[in-house]
Amino acid sequence: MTAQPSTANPPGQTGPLPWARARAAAYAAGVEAAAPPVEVPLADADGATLANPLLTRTDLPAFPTSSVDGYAVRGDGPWRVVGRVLAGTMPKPLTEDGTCVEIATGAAVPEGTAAIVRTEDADRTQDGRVSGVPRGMPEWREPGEEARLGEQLLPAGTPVNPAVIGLAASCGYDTLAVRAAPTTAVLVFGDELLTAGLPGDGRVRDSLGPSVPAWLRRLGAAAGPVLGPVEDTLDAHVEALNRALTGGAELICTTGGTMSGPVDHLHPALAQLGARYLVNTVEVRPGFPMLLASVPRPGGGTALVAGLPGNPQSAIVALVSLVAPAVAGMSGRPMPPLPNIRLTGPVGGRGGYTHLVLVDADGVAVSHAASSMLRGMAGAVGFAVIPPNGQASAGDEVPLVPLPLLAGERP
Ligand SMILES: Nc1nc2c(c(=O)[nH]1)N[C@H]1C(S)=C(S)[C@@H](COP(=O)(O)OP(=O)(O)OC[C@H]3O[C@@H](n4cnc5c(N)ncnc54)[C@H](O)[C@@H]3O)O[C@H]1N2
Ligand code: MOO
Repeated sequence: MTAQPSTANPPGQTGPLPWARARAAAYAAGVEAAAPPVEVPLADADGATLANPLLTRTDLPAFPTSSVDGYAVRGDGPWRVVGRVLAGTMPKPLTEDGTCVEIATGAAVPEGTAAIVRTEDADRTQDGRVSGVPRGMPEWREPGEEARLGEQLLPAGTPVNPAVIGLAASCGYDTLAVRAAPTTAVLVFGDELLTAGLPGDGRVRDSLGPSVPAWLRRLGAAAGPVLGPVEDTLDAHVEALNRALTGGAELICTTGGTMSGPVDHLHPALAQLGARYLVNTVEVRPGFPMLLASVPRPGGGTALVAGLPGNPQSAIVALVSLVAPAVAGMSGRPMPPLPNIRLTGPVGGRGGYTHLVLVDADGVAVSHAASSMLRGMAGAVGFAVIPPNGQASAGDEVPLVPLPLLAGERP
């Protein structure tokens, strides 16, 4: 293997792209590649992204709604019971002072109601009338109290989660216009890779084939097939990429082969397929040979190809640096934010490169974090960002690129 990756750069890129510009380019490429919105039933929208702002279609609640079980009363008590109103029906107005209707939680409050006396605050007089004192606070929800007709509850680009689905249902939506999770495929390159058993005799276990789809799902993509290990020949690389392209993947992640060693065939394969580079090497350590390209699909259209370097930690650096913004763009979501983390120990820089350093929840750089290792990552929450020609001391707040972990998974 030689040190020089391909020199086929995007227009205007003469050397590795600064890390922040590479993220922005990946996001822009995702936005450009985004598929049109689709209309799906509410329950199928989980994990997709709102294509339009979520607007209320009526006042919420849509009618004055009792928040207690009790008696809706008019005038002074004791009150003669003239009926009952249950949730799901429309009541007649209360027209006469000294009358009431029994009312259930969730029922529409009759016009003419002055107050609601809770069941537990009500008594019956001997002649069957209701007496009691209403509490000071209103015992029903006014129309529009939660939201007014036409109000924007959520902007376009909001990830659809169970809370959003429930909210949309409460507003009366049957379907939602969403951008679906982008479809993906993973191609694993490397003849040295084993898919089962113990590493040894010059061979290592493929640690990316089983893990990258799970990271992709957590980034909001739909994980597709894993192809490989693909034989270390140019023909096999081209064939595998073609298989993923014809299989319909919108985003293809490859692992390994990003340099230009004797069996690193990614760049020649991309050239053969007529790829257009969007990012080709990044001023970041680890992971600098990462790339993103747009590749024509046989039969029309294009797919994005993200080249993740073979060193396992470098592959994940590329995933959070290029794939996360690309998936966000393809989904119509905003650029993934970088929250700050306060470091509790010093972290060195990497010369003119941005240094992405695995840190734990306490802001401590984890050990066993060489680019070939995954041990440190298993105890980390993300990568602290140390800018080019910088370093950080204990107490400094720096941006964090979070690992896309689900609730409860943060070590
Ligand atoms: N002379 C130089 N050599 C290298 C340089 C350099 O600057 N000069 N850069 C290094 C950097 S940085 C990286 S990152 C790697 C990237 O190389 P490739 O993307 O071409 O990856 P490979 O050569 O295929 O593999 C590198 C390394 O990773 C292991 N690997 C690959 N795939 C997997 C996998 N799926 N699971 C586990 N391990 C994997 C592979 O066995 C190699 O050890 O290049 C450096 N070289
Ligand atoms: O900088 Mo490479 O990406 O080993 O690790």
